[in-house]
Order: sequence, then structure tokens, then C-alpha cells
Amino acid sequence: MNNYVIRTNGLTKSYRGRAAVDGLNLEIKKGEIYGFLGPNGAGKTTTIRMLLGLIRPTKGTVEILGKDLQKDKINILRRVGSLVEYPSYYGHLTAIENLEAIRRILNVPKSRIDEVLEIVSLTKEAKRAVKGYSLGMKQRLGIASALLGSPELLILDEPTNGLDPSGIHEIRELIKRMPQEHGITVLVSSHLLGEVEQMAGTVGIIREGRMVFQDTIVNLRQKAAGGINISLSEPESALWLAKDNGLAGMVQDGKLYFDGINDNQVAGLVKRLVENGHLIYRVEERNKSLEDIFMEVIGEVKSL
Ligand SMILES: Nc1ncnc2c1ncn2[C@@H]1O[C@H](COP(=O)(O)OP(=O)(O)OP(=O)(O)O)[C@@H](O)[C@H]1O
Repeated sequence: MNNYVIRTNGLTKSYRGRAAVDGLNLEIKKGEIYGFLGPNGAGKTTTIRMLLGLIRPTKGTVEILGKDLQKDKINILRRVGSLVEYPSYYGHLTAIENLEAIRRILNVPKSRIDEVLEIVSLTKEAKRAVKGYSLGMKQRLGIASALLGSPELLILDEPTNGLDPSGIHEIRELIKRMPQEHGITVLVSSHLLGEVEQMAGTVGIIREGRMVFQDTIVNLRQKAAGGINISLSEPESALWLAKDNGLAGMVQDGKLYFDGINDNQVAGLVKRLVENGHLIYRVEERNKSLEDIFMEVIGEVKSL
């Protein structure tokens, strides 16, 4: 088997001739937490549904755990746990009773129920009716159900949607432990970079069904590295002078902004500006936030 737990090739799903997912090449390595990001409607859920064999691709292939999903669906999906949208429960039953119903279908040992409850920290609440659970507890129970069959891969579609900050924190901490403590590779989708950046090693960002970025979070951060802001007396005429010096910048909030400019270029520009009578008030490094980069990548902001 190769090193990929999920690999898709040209994965496409069209509805009435319109591609909801368009030629996606997802690559998820064993043991990683992969953040699958994109704004609402970008095609995350459609992709996940194809990965789980719930809908058929219009084109392209899905390989999971080294095997073609179409050829051996049942055996492959036995090794995958998932939480897609809101999980459904019997509200009047306890967590143990709900898990028992799934356990019978999966035919796993009874002891597994205690194990999964322990993993998601619901042991103490396990005998309470689920209808009294908070949304965060319900999501954790959903993850417990997904873990019952001891999967090698966990696919979670927006597991933190609608949760408060402490609920988000609990789910995040739970997911973070999956690879190290349980040897489980995780694909987690979200429309918020902030929710996955603290746990994902790799991110795939989709927009209008197409992959626009797929690499490590470290490399995404590198894209966020430094531009320079110059506060000065006459930004518009300074911009012309900079252009004259071969530097393309822009005026933003009354300041000059330059992307990817090196130390020598900064020194040369400041010297030229001073020689031409500009008053320089401040020269500041401006790092883009990861969220800025995300917005840029998904095309919500043309440039900073
Ligand atoms: N069964 C369907 N029939 C027609 N169009 C669909 C169908 N399912 C999804 N779509 C369209 O495909 C696109 C992608 O939807 P999808 O639900 O995969 O996005 P998403 O990234 O998961 O967004 P969200 O976070 O809002 O669920 C949307 O434009 C949606 O309207």
C-alpha cells in the first residue's frame, strides 16, 4: 500500500451539468490531520459524500486505504468512521443505549462502548438520556459512534458547526489526539481556517469545487509572511516615485503597502523618498494573518 489514506483523481460531481466538485485531487497521508476548508457551498460535503460512497462521482476515482472505493466499497468503508452533518439519535435513550444499537450492526465487542465513551469523555454522562445533552456532547457522542468500529480513518464534516467556544475546544482536543493515541488519520472539514489551523498539519482549500491550495499549514503560514507599510506625508506621489524605482505597491488607509519587498529595496526606497522631500513617519512590517491568506486564496479579497 502507498502512503496515502485518501487519494482522489479528477474527482468530479455535476448536478444538471454544473460541477459542484470539479477535478479534485485530494491527497491525505497516513497519520495526519487534514483540514478540508472552503466557504459554504464550495463542495466540501459533496466531496465527503463521494468519499463515503453515499453518492457516485460523475467522473474521477476515489482511492481509500490504497484501494479503489468502487471496487471494494463495503470492505473499505468498514475501516472508516464518519460524522456527516448532524448525527441522529434516539433522544429518549441514553448514550450507552444509542451506541449499543450501532454496536450490534457493526458486530463489535460490548467492551468497545466503554472504550469509545472514555475517548470522548462521556463516561460520566453515559447513562443520561441524550435529549438532555448539549450540542457539544451530542457531537462527541457522534464521534464515539464513528469510533465504535475502530476505524483507521475518521471523516468529520464540520464537527464544530454551531458549537460555543468551549465545545469547539473540546472537539479540537479530541481530534488532535486521534493520530498519536489511536493511530487514526483524520479528515475534518470546516469553513473557518481558525478552527482547523491549530490541529491540522495539512490543509486543502476548495473554492467553487476546485482545489486552490493543498499543502502543509507551515507553507500556508509562509505565504502570510511580510509586507511593508510606510506611513508618510504624501502617499500618492510617493507611490509614483516607488513605481519609478521599479516597486509595485499600493496605497491603503493612507499608507504605502509593498508585498514581498527585501531589505535592500526598503532601504533604497526610503532613501529616495527622503531625498525627494517626503516625511517618513513609520516603516512597519505587516504580516498577513492566516485568515487574510485564506480569504485571499478563496477569492473573497483580491489582494491586501
Ligand atoms: N443534490 C444536489 N443537487 C443539486 N445541487 C447540489 C446538490 N448537492 C449539492 N449541490 C450544490 O453543490 C454545491 C456544493 O455544495 P456542498 O454542500 O458540497 O458545499 P459545502 O462546501 O459542503 O458547503 P456547506 O458548508 O454549506 O455545506 C452547492 O452549490 C450546492 O448547491
